Amino acid sequence: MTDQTSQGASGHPAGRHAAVPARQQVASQLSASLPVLEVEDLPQQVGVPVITFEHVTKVYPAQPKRPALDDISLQIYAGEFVFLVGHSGSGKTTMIRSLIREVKPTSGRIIIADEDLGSMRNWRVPYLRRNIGCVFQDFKLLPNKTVFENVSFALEVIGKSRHVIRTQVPEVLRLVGLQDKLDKRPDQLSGGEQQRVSIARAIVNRPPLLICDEPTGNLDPQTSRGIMDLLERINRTGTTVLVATHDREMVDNMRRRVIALDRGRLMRDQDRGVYGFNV
Ligand SMILES: Nc1ncnc2c1ncn2[C@@H]1O[C@H](COP(=O)(O)OP(=O)(O)OP(=O)(O)O)[C@@H](O)[C@H]1O
Repeated sequence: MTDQTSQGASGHPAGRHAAVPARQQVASQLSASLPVLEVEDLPQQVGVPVITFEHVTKVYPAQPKRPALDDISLQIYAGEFVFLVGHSGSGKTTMIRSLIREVKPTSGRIIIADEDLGSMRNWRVPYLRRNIGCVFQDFKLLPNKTVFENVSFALEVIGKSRHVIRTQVPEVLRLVGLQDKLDKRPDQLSGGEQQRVSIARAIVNRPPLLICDEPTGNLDPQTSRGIMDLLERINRTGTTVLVATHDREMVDNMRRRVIALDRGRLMRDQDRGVYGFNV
């Protein structure tokens, strides 16, 4: 059941303008170079949503009596930073995979920027995925390629010219603070550095939407804060960011919109929300 008790008529919680607790500042020259929009408040939830779920249910054949997603309806607008939280098995990864059409809903509709994924022709799916940057817990880097090659590969496979690659790859690696590691292979990098490579790869084509599944799951708390700081700064450039996470401290500190799932159901949707589960 969606928690409507804290929501105003606009769908915002009563505490929308509550003071935001001071966040621990993390030295982060890497993201300081990103252009930052002057956004004083949460993005306006107006215009065409970037993501719309309309009564989405997903039942995997292996678990016919237990929907992974159960009648989910929600909208995410351009420029929002949204946390997706919930216990293990609550449906977060299924929701994220359904956004790139790796998973098709059993019923209901998913619309990305005006396009219904249900009626999208298969040949259009790669174009959908070009517009959605993806970051995963396990980085998914190519082990035998250098940092530069891991990022440039993402542009090569979509046919970008060598000129574009030579311009955009160093720029994005500077953005994530890895300009001195271009020639390193993943096994020569720390976990946090590897995750920054995967973020660079996800945003090098400047997608309007960035989705991250447990991006800090393998990282220590301080490195995690650096990664979240980077994601927040990417968000301030106008990119919509959706982060599935178990990281309670991060969610509680950042006070962004929180969508909470429980056994596939939408339990809570709250601006400036908290993690909110007891375990
Ligand atoms: N390919 C699959 N086939 C069958 N059942 C699946 C499949 N993928 C997920 N499930 C089931 O769907 C439910 C939701 O799983 P999902 O991975 O989306 O949850 P999650 O919230 O991402 O969990 P975690 O936090 O552990 O990653 C679980 O009951 C899971 O066992």
